[in-house]
Amino acid sequence: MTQNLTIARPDDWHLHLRDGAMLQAVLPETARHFARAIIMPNLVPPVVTGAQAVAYKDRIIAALPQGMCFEPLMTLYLTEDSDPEDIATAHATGLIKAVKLYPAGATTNSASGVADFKNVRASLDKMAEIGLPLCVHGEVTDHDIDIFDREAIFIDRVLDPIRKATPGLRVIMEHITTSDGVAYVQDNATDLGATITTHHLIINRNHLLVGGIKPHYYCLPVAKREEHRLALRAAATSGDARFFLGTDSAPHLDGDKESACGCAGCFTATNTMALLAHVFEEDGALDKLEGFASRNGPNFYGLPVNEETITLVKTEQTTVFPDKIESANGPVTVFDPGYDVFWTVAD
Ligand SMILES: NC(=O)N[C@@H](CC(=O)O)C(=O)O
Ligand SMILES: [Zn+2]
Ligand SMILES: [Zn+2]
Repeated sequence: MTQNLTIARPDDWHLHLRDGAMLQAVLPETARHFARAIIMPNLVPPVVTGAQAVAYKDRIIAALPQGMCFEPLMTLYLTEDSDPEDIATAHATGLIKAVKLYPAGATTNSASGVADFKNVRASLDKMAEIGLPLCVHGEVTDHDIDIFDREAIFIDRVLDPIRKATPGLRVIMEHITTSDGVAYVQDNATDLGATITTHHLIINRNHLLVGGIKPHYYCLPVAKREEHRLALRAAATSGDARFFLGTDSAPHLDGDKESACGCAGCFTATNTMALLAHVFEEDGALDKLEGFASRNGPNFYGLPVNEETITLVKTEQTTVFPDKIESANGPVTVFDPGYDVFWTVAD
């Protein structure tokens, strides 16, 4: 028996497309199912200025295979030297949809991020004034803070003070991984949303560490205890419009992940929608998938919901996803949920 579910075409509100050969390899994986994505600016060097964002957007569009339709929603990387006027201009022309805050040293390519939050005050005030949202990688980087506690402590020590000091600033907590992140969103009625990744709905820290270390399950923020995964599942499937999909699909070459100092990031673009259908069905919430993947994000960002649709199909055959995709520089492993999935996206 097959089962069909047609939903508005989804968008990805947190995506790493990289550049060059990697961009070429991963872009079709997203464009196949998603209409738009918020493009993370953590290239080396980062996308800091409006001019850099224009150039990066052009490279993305040039890499799109013929016949595919996809709109990159650009972001700027916030640094202590960011120019509030440049940010405002890039917003006014419609080029950028958000600015991204990386605490310095928190994650992949975050060296140019913010160390002293006083030095981004003018940019944050400008963003609140013009209604430009801030996307946040929410982890503190203090050596004495355990990596599993870094999100919860960031909320208290950094995020809440920033929000109180910047009334009207719209904030998206990216890739939340804890019940603390869920609760912070739930307790704050306005101006706050959160993205949740596909992989954090599926794995907890045991998947990463028990029975041998699994480099392809290593990402930041790192997967937490099971109780946190369950809190994320409950939030994603609840229908609460403040929670929406940001896959954080973050490709690295296999050689860079299967390494003595492996890179953080899970590559989920290829199978995200099928995995989400599995997850939402498992939680008896298939009727909430469209909100999570296709409606809540555009509503938060003030953009129209896509008019096109995609159809998810469940069959009795196990869906076979590629283990890896190939880039000109080597393979990239596709996220493996560790169980059989029967959903697929119809062509
Ligand atoms: N999520 C990750 O583990 N990695 C991301 C960076 C990020 O989103 O923090 C990357 O760029 O590889
Ligand atoms: Zn991040
Ligand atoms: Zn990311």
